[in-house]
Amino acid sequence: MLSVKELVESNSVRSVPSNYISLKSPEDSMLYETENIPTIDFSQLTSSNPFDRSKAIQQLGYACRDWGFFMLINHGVSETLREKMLRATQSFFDLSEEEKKEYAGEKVLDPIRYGTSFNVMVDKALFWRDFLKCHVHPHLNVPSKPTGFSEIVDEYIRKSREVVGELLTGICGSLGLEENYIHEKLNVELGAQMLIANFYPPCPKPELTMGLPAHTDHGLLTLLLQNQFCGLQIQHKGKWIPANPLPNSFLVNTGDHLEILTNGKYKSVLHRAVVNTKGTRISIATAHGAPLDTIVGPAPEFIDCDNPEAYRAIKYGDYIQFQQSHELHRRSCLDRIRI
Ligand SMILES: O=C(O)CCC(=O)C(=O)O
Ligand SMILES: [Fe+2]
Repeated sequence: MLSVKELVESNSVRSVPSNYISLKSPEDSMLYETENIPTIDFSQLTSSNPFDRSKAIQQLGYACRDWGFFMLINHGVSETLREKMLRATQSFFDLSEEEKKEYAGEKVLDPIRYGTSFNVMVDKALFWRDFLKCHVHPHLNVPSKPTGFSEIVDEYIRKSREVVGELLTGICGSLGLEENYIHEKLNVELGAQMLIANFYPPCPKPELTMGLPAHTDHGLLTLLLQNQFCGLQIQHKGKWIPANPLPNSFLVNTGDHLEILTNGKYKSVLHRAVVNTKGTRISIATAHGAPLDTIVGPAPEFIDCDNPEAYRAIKYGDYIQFQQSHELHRRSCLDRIRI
């Protein structure tokens, strides 16, 4: 299977090949730019001033409950490291196809997997995207090429884990739980962390295809870094909104397992990635969750007569396996475990 990068480079494509065409309905193509995604100031969330901290926790609760997405500023991950990570990702995709194919895993849960589209075994139309997925925690699995790649990834994923650790603490506060409740209940210290590097080459007719179709993310939280090209759109109150993050910020979204754990109080929100004519868009997501063998279900704190258990408990690894083996088709994989 040709990668999109190869397709674009080999044949100076002037149109979108028919197997990449996925047409959107008119409602699906409408974009609403009026509403702003909430911003969370990480330095206030971790402040020693109780007033600042409690205000930031409140804002975080609002962002998770009403949006499922927020921009994170003043997070302490240096611009140098973020730039290094983006450049290293570009260098990985710049390897020859032969070198990259060494990492073309066969199974969806392989520790390292390079590929194209979403899952070519099930995709009805192909997506304008190449990807590299690595299970980076509790064991670091990263391609040994290009030189220096694994060291940069290691530094980046450690930093992102620190940020997510603090966010989960704040989220517990916003839910009225002990601040280490999620860490302990889901053994987050030994939890699964996945790195998903998305590579979307320029496309001659972006409206005819998709980078990544609408989906929700597995796990508790996803942290997203991107290069200068925007392309993420999120669904809010039934409308698609472009997510154009502030300079130097991360986009963060709540994942399916936070929705399951909170019995639906915090929602995992549909989002998708579109492509553009101007240049290659790179986005790097790190997904943070429980260890893969943990069974995650709604926590008793969120279940009562008015809020009966809304999801079946499922092993995190089985959930990912299920999500990655099926077509992404506008619905959240959560629908499959809703009671
Ligand atoms: O490229 C993007 O902005 C979105 C990527 C994404 O949603 C994912 O990797 O799960
Ligand atoms: Fe996603």
